[in-house]
Amino acid sequence: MLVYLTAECCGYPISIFFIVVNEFCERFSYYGMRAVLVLYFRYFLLWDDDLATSIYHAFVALCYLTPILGAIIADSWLGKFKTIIYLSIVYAIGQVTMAISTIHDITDANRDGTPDNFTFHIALSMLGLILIALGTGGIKPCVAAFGGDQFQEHQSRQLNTFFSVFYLCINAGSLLSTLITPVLRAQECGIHTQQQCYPLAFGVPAVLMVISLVVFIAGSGMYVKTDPEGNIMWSVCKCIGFAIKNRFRHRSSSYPKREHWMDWANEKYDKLLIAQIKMVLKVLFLYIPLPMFWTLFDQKVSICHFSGLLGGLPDQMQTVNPILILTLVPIMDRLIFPLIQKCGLNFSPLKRMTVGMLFAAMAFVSAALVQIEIDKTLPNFPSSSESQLKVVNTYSTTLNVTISPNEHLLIESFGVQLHTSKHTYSTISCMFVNGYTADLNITNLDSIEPSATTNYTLVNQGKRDFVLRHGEQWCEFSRKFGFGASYTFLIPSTVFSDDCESITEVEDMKPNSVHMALQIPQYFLITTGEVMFSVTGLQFSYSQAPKNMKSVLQAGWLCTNAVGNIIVLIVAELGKLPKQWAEYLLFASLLVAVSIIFSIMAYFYTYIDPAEIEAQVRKEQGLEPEEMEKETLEMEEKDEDQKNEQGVKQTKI
Ligand SMILES: N[C@@H](Cc1ccc(O)cc1)C(=O)NCC(=O)O
Repeated sequence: MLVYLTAECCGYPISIFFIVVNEFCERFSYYGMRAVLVLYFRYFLLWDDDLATSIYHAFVALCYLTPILGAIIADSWLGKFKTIIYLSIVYAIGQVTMAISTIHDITDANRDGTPDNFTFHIALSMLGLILIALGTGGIKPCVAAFGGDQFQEHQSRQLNTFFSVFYLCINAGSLLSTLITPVLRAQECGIHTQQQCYPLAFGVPAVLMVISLVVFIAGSGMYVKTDPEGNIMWSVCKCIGFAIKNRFRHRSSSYPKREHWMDWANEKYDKLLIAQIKMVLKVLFLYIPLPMFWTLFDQKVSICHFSGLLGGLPDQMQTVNPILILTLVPIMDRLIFPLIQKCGLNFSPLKRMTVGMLFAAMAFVSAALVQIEIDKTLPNFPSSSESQLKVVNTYSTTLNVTISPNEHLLIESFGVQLHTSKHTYSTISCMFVNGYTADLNITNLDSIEPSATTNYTLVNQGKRDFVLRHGEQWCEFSRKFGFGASYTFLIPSTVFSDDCESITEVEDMKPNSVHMALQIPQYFLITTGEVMFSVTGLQFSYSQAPKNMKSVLQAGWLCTNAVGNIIVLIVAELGKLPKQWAEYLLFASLLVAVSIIFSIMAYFYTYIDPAEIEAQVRKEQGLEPEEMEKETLEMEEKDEDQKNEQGVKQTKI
């Protein structure tokens, strides 16, 4: 048996350092670019909101579909090392193309600060995005699997830690870039005119991608590299196709049953290949319910935007997830999991993933509870069979208003009555009602004619000052506004004589009384779920894959995320439940149901050591002792060459 003793530090292969730094830079590049992408679409290309978000989602979906391509290239053709290098070059070219597409001066011939040829910028940025999607998705299943390949059998503990550190690096990169790139965009730059600095915001991620590639190449001499054993994916497809055909050819009950349907390929295909396909299919079958987790996870971002709870903070909320990951991964790894183990409980990977799903479901229950609280603070909106009428009394005494045939309102002088009735007509509410005898000018608003109203105007939360003017006369007043509130100001004819004192304020909608801290439990729950589910899934996909299909199984794992994203898009198209909290509860219940199904499937799953099974099949095939000896000698020679090439120490035990 051959064992590599690669250069080590604290029990870890040194080559790992290059891989995690590479991942950090790559994720910085990816998330940094993503953080300013929609802003670029909206304010540089001047696309509307719908187009900008559609193209953004299409890009993200493409990034999750390309891992299949990368895995096939790596496992069937180039090997992981070369695939990572070539696709990283494609990725870096994509990032540079994207950065160039954001330089407005390239087509700004009239120097007015806006590009003259939008087609050029759109074409270049779309080309950049396609290259980025190909690169980021393509290398994704290879980098994690290549990292795993650096460890030897006796380093299983370090291998698990590696996947946690790998996840930490992903989130450290995403955290820093999400903080930095929007700040870079806010700078001003340009050759002819100074504009928002998109070239810098996209240029820095491009530089980080180049650094990522350089770091990966720098570690070249230290990696354990395994070459693909021929076009494995093609062999897998042919073998599965033959098994299905053969099974149908022998469907009569006179043929004895075989233990597994893949055994119908025994006549033509190598037992080892069949055993490897069985291992992969078993895991892929287990993955069928998993997209539901990602469906909830990917909606999490919209939870924090609900009902204007956060006002203008969604951008900052993007950093909450990576911050929590950076805190929770070490706590789980160093404290919670060892503690559970000490209690004598077997918290196996599939159990962890099930618990992770339950945490995500709890996050949605928590979101539903908060939503119910928010709903209590909202006014009663008219239903589809009702309309709302607002009557403002600017007359000097109380008025009796009758709405035919028999509905009555009593409105005090300078009072407002909001009235909901079936099948009446609706009126538009207002922000300022001018009861003064002449036109009025109010700061930041158009002038209002007598007895006219303004539209609702959005103002920032906090204390705001208003100045009212008519010719030489003026007065000012201040009011404090709460998030989500809505007010109407009634201006009487005496407004200037009493220095704005007589302005009446009517609260149409109460400010949000639900504190935004109530969102913290949701974020905490969903991120705890992510740590248990996603980090474990990454490790599990590597450990249960046969040696020659590690990238393929990583791609299968990433595919669960892609399907989850697609479900989110379908759900968004299909429409929503009338009550938001009911929708959250529906998703939570679906995930609980899915996690129950998954736990049953997991119960019947037997953990395997792929290397052991492969050795056993070889033995059964009679490769031992002579042929295995021969294979071992061949491997020895190959490894000796590698050792000379890379300075890797090699020992035979
Ligand atoms: N936790 C995610 C990254 C992330 C960052 C910021 C957000 O608002 C949401 C998610 C993660 O680790 N994803 C895995 C990956 O490979 O990117």
